[in-house]
Amino acid sequence: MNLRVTDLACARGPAQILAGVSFAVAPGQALILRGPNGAGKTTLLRTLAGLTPPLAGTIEADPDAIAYAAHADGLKSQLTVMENLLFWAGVFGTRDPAPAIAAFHLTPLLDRRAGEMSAGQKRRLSLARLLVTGRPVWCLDEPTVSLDAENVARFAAAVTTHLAAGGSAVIATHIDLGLPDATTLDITPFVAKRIRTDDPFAERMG
Ligand SMILES: Nc1ncnc2c1ncn2[C@@H]1O[C@H](COP(=O)(O)OP(=O)(O)OP(=O)(O)O)[C@@H](O)[C@H]1O
Repeated sequence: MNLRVTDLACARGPAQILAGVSFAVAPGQALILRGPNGAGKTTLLRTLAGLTPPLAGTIEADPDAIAYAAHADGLKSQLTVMENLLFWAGVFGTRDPAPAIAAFHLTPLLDRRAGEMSAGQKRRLSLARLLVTGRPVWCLDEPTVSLDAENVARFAAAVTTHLAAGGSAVIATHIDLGLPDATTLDITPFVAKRIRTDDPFAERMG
């Protein structure tokens, strides 16, 4: 297994959001997270990425196995596309950025500052970072936002290549990515019942 989650409880701010989440993701497997707005997909991914400690339960993965791509692109806006890629290559261990550049068709943009790109171009660079990390478990939060159809297809191809190499992915998405062998986890049954009533973000799930 690349990732095993057992009886996980997750919080966001003062509120418990999820309880009793269990799943495993094997090498070569993609797990699609489903659930309505506010159910807790981002909260679960943030917990998997180590940004928020679990309230209970366990997350088993090799150290430094997880690469997280959040809603925000996380780019260095003053650096060019190439400089961003080389920065990440340095941080994560000097992976050749060429496959990432090819996968997301970034060659025409290599000298462009990240801060001067369109939303979809920024998203392509943000997703290219995943390849540069060399990490086996991709945790992705709405990765296709801002992408046109051609680049959604490029993203799906990059995930397929990653899976074929023994990687895995946990992806929160509202669209069909066309990954035929992906399994789906609807997190709605795991929404915690005891959401704080004074939490202004809380939206009861029925
Ligand atoms: N910073 C925060 N502090 C407290 N609660 C928050 C915070 N951000 C989000 N929440 C709440 O946590 C719950 C889960 O939100 P989360 O973003 O994980 O849902 P989601 O399934 O990813 O939704 P979406 O499909 O809209 O992206 C929601 O009730 C939301 O209002």
